[in-house]
Amino acid sequence: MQLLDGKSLSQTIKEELKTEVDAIRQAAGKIPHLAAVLVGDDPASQVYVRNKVRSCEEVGFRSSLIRRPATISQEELLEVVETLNDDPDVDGFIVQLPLPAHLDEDAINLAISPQKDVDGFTPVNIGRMTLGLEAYLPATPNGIMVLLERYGIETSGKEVVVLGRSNIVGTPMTILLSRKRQPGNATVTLCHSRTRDLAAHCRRADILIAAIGIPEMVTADMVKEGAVIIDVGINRVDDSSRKRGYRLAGDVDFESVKAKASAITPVPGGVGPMTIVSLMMNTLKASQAK
Ligand SMILES: NC(=O)C1=CN([C@@H]2O[C@H](COP(=O)(O)OP(=O)(O)OC[C@H]3O[C@@H](n4cnc5c(N)ncnc54)[C@H](OP(=O)(O)O)[C@@H]3O)[C@@H](O)[C@H]2O)C=CC1
Ligand SMILES: Nc1nc(=O)c2c([nH]1)NC[C@@H]1CN(c3ccc(C(=O)N[C@@H](CCC(=O)O)C(=O)O)cc3)C=[N+]21
Repeated sequence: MQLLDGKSLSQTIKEELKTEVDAIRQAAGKIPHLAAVLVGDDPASQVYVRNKVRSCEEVGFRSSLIRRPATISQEELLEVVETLNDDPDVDGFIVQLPLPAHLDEDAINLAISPQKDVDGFTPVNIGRMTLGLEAYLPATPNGIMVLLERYGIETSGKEVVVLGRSNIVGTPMTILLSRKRQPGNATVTLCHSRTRDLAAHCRRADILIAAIGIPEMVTADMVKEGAVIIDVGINRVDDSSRKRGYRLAGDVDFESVKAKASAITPVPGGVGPMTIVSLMMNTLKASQAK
């Protein structure tokens, strides 16, 4: 069994990015600048945003964290987005999700300029990706594509089963994997909460990608011998033996599944760090686009 070490791969890619940024700086070019908008104080969102900002510093990007209280109005948040759209110093920005319930996520997303949409969530970028045009690709699915490619995992002609159909993970994952290029060319099945006999679909998968949000739902009996397992889930599970009071669990029961898998991502240290690196690759691209 091969451990697909997203953490170590992300370090390698960050070093590559740093070399590029150093070269840009020496040529007196423009240093990439990522801004992140964080609304409220959801603890998990704070961790992710902090990781993003720290990673930016590691590679020599500029980063800005824009914090607003959970009570911010829709109009005020739209103003923050407009200001970032218009700020020539900012190459790209993200609005961390989920937003508090009184805010309209779709309306906020639609207000983000596609040229600065380094999350790849806006209709223009999703449409361009679907048509196979240059686009800012969504960070998590693209991070998984990079992970598969760098580990030399063939996707062409493979049966891939994706669990979960969210706009930010499952759905774009199926589009990237089925594109007529490498990596891609897979035969993809998308499963969700209305899928009948999920386990039967999973057992057919050469590559199984779980993005559901239910801790350790994928068990060994659902996995084909020799399958590649990509675990996107990041779930906090109560654990009184930890000083934080919880541990992180994926959507895959790692301990039982690893015995059957030919390769598997851990949680933490798998897809999460690749998501961040992918966001940074988009930000570098945005800074070079002008
Ligand atoms: N590592 C990373 O970088 C990232 C990790 N995540 C993590 O990935 C997980 C998924 O997040 P996200 O994509 O936002 O998902 P959402 O919570 O938006 O959606 C969950 C999906 O899973 C489906 N689902 C729920 N229950 C079942 C079930 N019992 N059987 C089959 N399908 C089911 C839902 O189906 P339906 O559509 O029918 O409701 C839905 O499509 C979470 O743990 C999240 O924390 C998310 C983003 C990035
Ligand atoms: N606009 C927006 N863009 C996103 O890309 C986005 C978002 N909103 N909302 C939430 C999800 C989730 N997400 C993660 C990023 C990094 C880790 C990550 O770094 N995980 C570490 C561990 C983190 C920890 O210790 O909690 C790891 O897996 O090793 C996890 C999850 C990005 N998302």
